[in-house]
Amino acid sequence: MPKRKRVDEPAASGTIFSLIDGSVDLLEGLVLHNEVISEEFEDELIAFVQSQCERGRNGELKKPTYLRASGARSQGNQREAIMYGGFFDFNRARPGKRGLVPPFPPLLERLVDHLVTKNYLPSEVRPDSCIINRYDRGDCIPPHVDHSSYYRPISTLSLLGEEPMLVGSRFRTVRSCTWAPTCGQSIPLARRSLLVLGGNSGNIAKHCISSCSGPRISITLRKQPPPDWKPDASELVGKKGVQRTKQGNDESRVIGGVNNGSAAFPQKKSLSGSAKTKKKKMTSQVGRSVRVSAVKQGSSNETRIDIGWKRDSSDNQVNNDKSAKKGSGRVEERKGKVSEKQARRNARRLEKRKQQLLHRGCN
Ligand SMILES: O=C(O)CCC(=O)C(=O)O
Ligand SMILES: [Fe+2]
Repeated sequence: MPKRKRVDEPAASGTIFSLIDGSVDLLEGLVLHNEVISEEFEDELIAFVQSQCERGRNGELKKPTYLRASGARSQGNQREAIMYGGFFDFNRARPGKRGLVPPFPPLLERLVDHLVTKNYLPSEVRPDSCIINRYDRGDCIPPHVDHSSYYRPISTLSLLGEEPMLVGSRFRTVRSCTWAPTCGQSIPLARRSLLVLGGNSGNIAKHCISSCSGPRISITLRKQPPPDWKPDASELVGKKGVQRTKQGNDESRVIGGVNNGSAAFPQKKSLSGSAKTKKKKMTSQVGRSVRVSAVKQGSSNETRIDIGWKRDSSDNQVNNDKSAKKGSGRVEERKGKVSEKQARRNARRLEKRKQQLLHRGCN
């Protein structure tokens, strides 16, 4: 009898996206596959995650395996995370020592087998580490690029709830835990969908999930760097090997030039005496403090255009007050003149700012 030829699964197709920023397609390498697992398998995975989180909350899982965002800088974000296979050191925002977290449980091995056999993931980049994120309503994960030492593609399976993931190069902070892309795209992650981030989408673009509308679970799968991998010298700058942005918007730790917000479990850090005095000073000078924060936001890649407008109007107010004090009889007239001049200056600033933003925006 002739041997039957093995028929390989056809390569999974999925939906692709494109977003040109300058000469770069930020979404090159991104593929979204829907319905990659059955509803029954989803139920099994959800039950597993819920039970593990319960154990984590009860202190039954060893420390780095189960984590929950807490402290002032987590801004109400209570996301829980469980790690298997490889430890991701959130404090240093890079892969940590091997052997600190348990290996994949059989259920996760089964999931990976399924994703590889069905060609959703390439067998040569078979994931051996996993972070499960459990979000409740209001929880988020800020814009970040996953650490460059992990092989690409990385992938995320969504369960329980549907939320959009923002993928792009620039985001504006709308409020705590909520971002809007100024150069990016919102990708709806349906239940049982697998988002694959390879190429530019995994290496250059950042991704984030804004404040969730309800509970959601994600299983992020990655292949770890080789066992002898060591952080690059550039990642060891500073006392603890971590360089932080001064006012760090909660997770923007800058490491070796990579803004890796996977450092998503910021720890409470109380202000020093001088920092407290500085903060007091800044809050009493409303206009100035806003200006400072706008610059810092900009440097961490988040353009706060709305604050720019506020800054201008408060500057205006300060100048008006000054002129009113100086004046001795012609206060109103002078005030009017200054306002006009100031208004023209503000208009010019506004126009300049708009132009800058246009140039920074996606094509
Ligand atoms: O929840 C998600 O879908 C994203 C998780 C993620 O980006 C991460 O763990 O690095
Ligand atoms: Fe990520």
